[in-house]
Amino acid sequence: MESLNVLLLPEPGSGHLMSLIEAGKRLLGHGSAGGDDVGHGRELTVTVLVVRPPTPESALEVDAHVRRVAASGIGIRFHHLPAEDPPTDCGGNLQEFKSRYLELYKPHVRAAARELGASALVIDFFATPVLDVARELSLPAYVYFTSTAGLLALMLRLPALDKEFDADFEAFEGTVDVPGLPPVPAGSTPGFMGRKNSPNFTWFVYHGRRFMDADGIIANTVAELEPGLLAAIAEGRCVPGRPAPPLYPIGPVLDLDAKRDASSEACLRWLDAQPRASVVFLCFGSLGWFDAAKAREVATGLERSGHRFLWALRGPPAAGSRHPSEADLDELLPAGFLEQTKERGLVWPRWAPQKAVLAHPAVGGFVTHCGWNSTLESLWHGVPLVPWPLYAEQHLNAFELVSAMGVAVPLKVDRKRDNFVEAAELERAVRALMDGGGEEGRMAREKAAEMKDACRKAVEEGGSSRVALERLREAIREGARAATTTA
Ligand SMILES: COc1cc(-c2[o+]c3cc(O)cc([O-])c3cc2O[C@@H]2O[C@H](CO)[C@H](O)[C@H](O)[C@H]2O)cc(OC)c1O
Ligand SMILES: O=c1ccn([C@@H]2O[C@H](COP(=O)(O)OP(=O)(O)O)[C@@H](O)[C@H]2O)c(=O)[nH]1
Repeated sequence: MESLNVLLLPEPGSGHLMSLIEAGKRLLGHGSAGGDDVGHGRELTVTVLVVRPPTPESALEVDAHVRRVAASGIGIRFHHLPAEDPPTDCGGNLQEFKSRYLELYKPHVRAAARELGASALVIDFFATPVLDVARELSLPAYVYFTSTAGLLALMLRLPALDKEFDADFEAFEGTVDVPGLPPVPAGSTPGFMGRKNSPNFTWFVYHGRRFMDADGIIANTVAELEPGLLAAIAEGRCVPGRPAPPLYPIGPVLDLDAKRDASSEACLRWLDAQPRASVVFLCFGSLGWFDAAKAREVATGLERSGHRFLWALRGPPAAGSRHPSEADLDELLPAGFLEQTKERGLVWPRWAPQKAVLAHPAVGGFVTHCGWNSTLESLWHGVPLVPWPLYAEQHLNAFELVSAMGVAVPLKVDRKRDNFVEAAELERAVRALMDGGGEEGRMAREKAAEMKDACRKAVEEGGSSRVALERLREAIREGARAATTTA
C-alpha cells in the first residue's frame, strides 16, 4: 500500500515544536491517545519540516529534540528547510516575529511538498500564511492549535472584535464576549491584545481569519475539558454566518514517558519522604523567572501558609538570553528562609522534572504559570491548581481554569505590576487549596479528579480523543483520494 505523507510545519520554539511532533506520533499510532494499534497509522508517513531556529540558544534545544525523536525509531522523519534570515525590524513584538519568520518559508514549504509528494499539511497556528501554498497545490491543510479551545474561540472571534472595539483592550475595564466562556474581563485577555495598533494584535487578527480557510483544526484539548467552547466553535458562534472548519480535539497531546533522571533524583527522593497529597508544587514554565522582590513574597507566603512545598525557582535570564538562569538562592530568598522551612520545604533552583513531580502521590496542588502543557500535565494526574499567569495567553487560561473548568482556586495577580502577587494573597490561595476544610479547595480538588478521569477515558478505545484522531486520519485519507481524483 502506498503511504500518505503528512507534512508537519512547527514553529521553531521548542514548546510548539515538541507539541506538534507529539501530535505526529499520535497520527502514526503512538503515544497515549494514539492507540496501541500501530496498524492504524501504517499507511501514513509523518515528515517534520524543520525551520532553522532563529537563535543559537533555541537551535541547541530544537536540534537536541530532533535528534532524540529521530533516534527513537518511532518513524517520524525530518526534512530541514533551507535557512532564511529572521526579520530584524520587529523590536520586542514576538508574535509578529514568529509569524513573519514562518511566512518567509512559504517557497521552501512549496518545494518540500512537491519533492516529498505531500498528501496533507499540518501547520503551527503562527504559520497561517502557508495555507496559500496548500491551496496552490490543492493539498488539504490543517492548523495545529497548541493551546486551549478558549484561545481558539477568541482568535476566531478576533476579526469581528477588532471591528466592534475602538479602544485598546489594556485601557478597557469591561468584559469581552467569547462564545463558550463566561464574560471575559479585559484584564484576562492575552498580552497580544493590549494595543490594537500593535503588529502583534494585527497578526493575531490575521491568524484568526485564516483559521477559517483550513480544512480542519487539530486542537491539543480534550472534549470533556472544554465542552462549551468546542460546541460554540463547532456551531459557528465565533464567526456567525460561516461554518467553522471541522475540529479534532485529540488531546492531551503530551509526552508522558517521564523518566527519573539522575539530575533530578534528589528532588524526587525528597518527595518520596512526604505524606500523600501534602506538598504544593510551584513551577513557572520554560520562560518564567522571579526577581528578589517577587521571590520574597512567595517565600513569606509559603512560610506563613504552614504547608509543605516544592518550589522550582529560577532567576533572571543572562544578557542576550530569554531563558531563566539557575537561581542564586542567597540573592533571591530572604535571610533565614531556607533554615526556617527546611523540615517541610525544598527550593529547587533549576529546571524541575515537572511531569514526574506532578505524577508523584505526595503532590496535592500546583501553583502554575498556566502554560497549557503544564495545565494538561496537572489535570492528567488530577492535581488542582492555583493560577499565576505570566506571559503569552496565560491570563486567559487562568480565567478559564477558575471560571469555566472549576479546577483552580483563584489568585489575585497584579498585571499592572508585572504580575506581582502579595505574600498574604499567596498564603490565602495555598491554604484554600491545601487545607482540608475549605469549600473552594474541595471543589477544585473534586473537579480536578473528575478531569483526570475524563482525560484518561478520552484516550482509551472509544474515547473522545481516540475517535477524533480516527476522524482526522479518515479525513486525511479522504482528502488524498479527492486530490487524486481531481488531478
Ligand atoms: C500561545 O501564544 C503564544 C505562545 C508563546 C510561546 O512562545 C514560546 C517560545 C519559546 O522559545 C519556547 C516556548 O516554550 C514558548 C512557549 C510559548 O507559549 C506556550 O506555548 C505552549 C505550547 O507549546 C502552550 O500553548 C502554552 O500555553 C503557551 O504559553 C509566545 C507567544 O507570544 C510571544 C504567544 O502569543
Ligand atoms: O522547570 C520546568 C519547567 C517546565 N517544564 C516543562 O515545560 C513545559 C512547559 O510548557 P507550557 O505549555 O506549560 O508552558 P511554556 O513553557 O511553553 O510557556 C511542560 O511540559 C513542563 O512540564 C519542566 O519540565 N520543568
